[in-house]
Amino acid sequence: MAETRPRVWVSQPLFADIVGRLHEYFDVAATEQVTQHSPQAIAAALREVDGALVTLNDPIGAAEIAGATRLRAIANVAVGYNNLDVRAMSDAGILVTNTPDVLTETTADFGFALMMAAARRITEAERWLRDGHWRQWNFESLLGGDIHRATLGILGMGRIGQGIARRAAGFDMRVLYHNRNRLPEAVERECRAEYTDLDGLLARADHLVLVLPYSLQVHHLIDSTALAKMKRTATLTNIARGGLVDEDALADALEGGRLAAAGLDVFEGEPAVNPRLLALRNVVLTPHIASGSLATRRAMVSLAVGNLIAALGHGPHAGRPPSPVNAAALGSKPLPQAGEGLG
Ligand SMILES: NC(=O)C1=CN([C@@H]2O[C@H](COP(=O)(O)OP(=O)(O)OC[C@H]3O[C@@H](n4cnc5c(N)ncnc54)[C@H](OP(=O)(O)O)[C@@H]3O)[C@@H](O)[C@H]2O)C=CC1
Ligand SMILES: O=C(O)C(=O)[C@@H](O)[C@H](O)[C@H](O)CO
Repeated sequence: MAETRPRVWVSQPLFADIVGRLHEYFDVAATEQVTQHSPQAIAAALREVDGALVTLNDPIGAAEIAGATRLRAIANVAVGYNNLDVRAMSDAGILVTNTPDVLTETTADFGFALMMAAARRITEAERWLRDGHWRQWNFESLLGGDIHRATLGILGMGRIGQGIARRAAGFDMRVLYHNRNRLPEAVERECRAEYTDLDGLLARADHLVLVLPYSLQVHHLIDSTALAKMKRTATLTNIARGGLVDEDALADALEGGRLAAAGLDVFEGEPAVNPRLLALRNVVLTPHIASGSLATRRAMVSLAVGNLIAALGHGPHAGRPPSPVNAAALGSKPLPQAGEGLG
């Protein structure tokens, strides 16, 4: 009897030449247009497959996997995985993978650029010029805050946060950071970074950058109370997740002159953007593109495809996907070799 091949679902169009590697091992159901799948559509797709390649646009929780009896692996094409209920997946014996490291430097580049754009009012100045206001040069117009020798505050000093800190050395910045756990001294030295508690970070930063993972525990971590602790001349840059910031409180602070400027790549209800932020001059808004260089997005998809192949027991890393998220939770359940199931 012919052996049936495992089936996988690819939730969004993702570099067909890279995703094409899946065909060697699996029957592939690939989504051809960018799609906001309904929860019912996600559940229906997952019911039919052994593995899935998904993105941040695909929220998957206990309800979506409830009927997915053959599902063994979900490869997220992102380092952040707050779109997935990892505990529910672990309980169901489903391996989750993500795409760390390959996007670190590109995302750090962008975080630094967004911080600079906010502080130096670059997009506001461009709009002003394009709108025909540059009739006479005004010595006092569009003045911003300095980056060089300013104090950079990094909330979430992991892979990307450390990348931003390394860039700050070139601008002779003082770097403060806060994590739940202090970093080893050698890493602090390499990043020329000083540990502080959260209140100290808020109070002392001239430019605060958020690069920590989102979870319910840090929902609206940056609220009106936190913003009130910041300098009036400070900027806030968020390249992590929108839910970390209370956007109405941020709009209040920016409108009221209690914060100089903000740079936002992520939004709580994205792709919808709070209309109060859209109306403000002193905020730079970008559509979640911090990892978006061509080379890095291709590397993310390649890593995710490799993860999925390995998680389903094939390829050179069979049973050992390069970047598992919940391998420890699945500890007692060995990953399959080709032709086996996980459970
Ligand atoms: N805009 C975009 O396109 C992109 C956004 N991202 C976002 O950036 C995030 C970070 O990525 P990456 O640097 O690779 O992740 P890492 O896991 O390497 O770093 C996260 C850091 O955040 C710290 N952290 C976690 N929770 C808290 C907390 N409650 N308070 C303070 N610090 C905390 C961690 O330290 P500790 O555990 O000690 O607290 C760790 O140092 C991703 O989760 C993703 O959401 C990533 C790539 C692109
Ligand atoms: O990796 C992350 O956590 C990101 O937020 C980004 O790299 C997105 O994945 C990217 O925008 C594609 O969804």
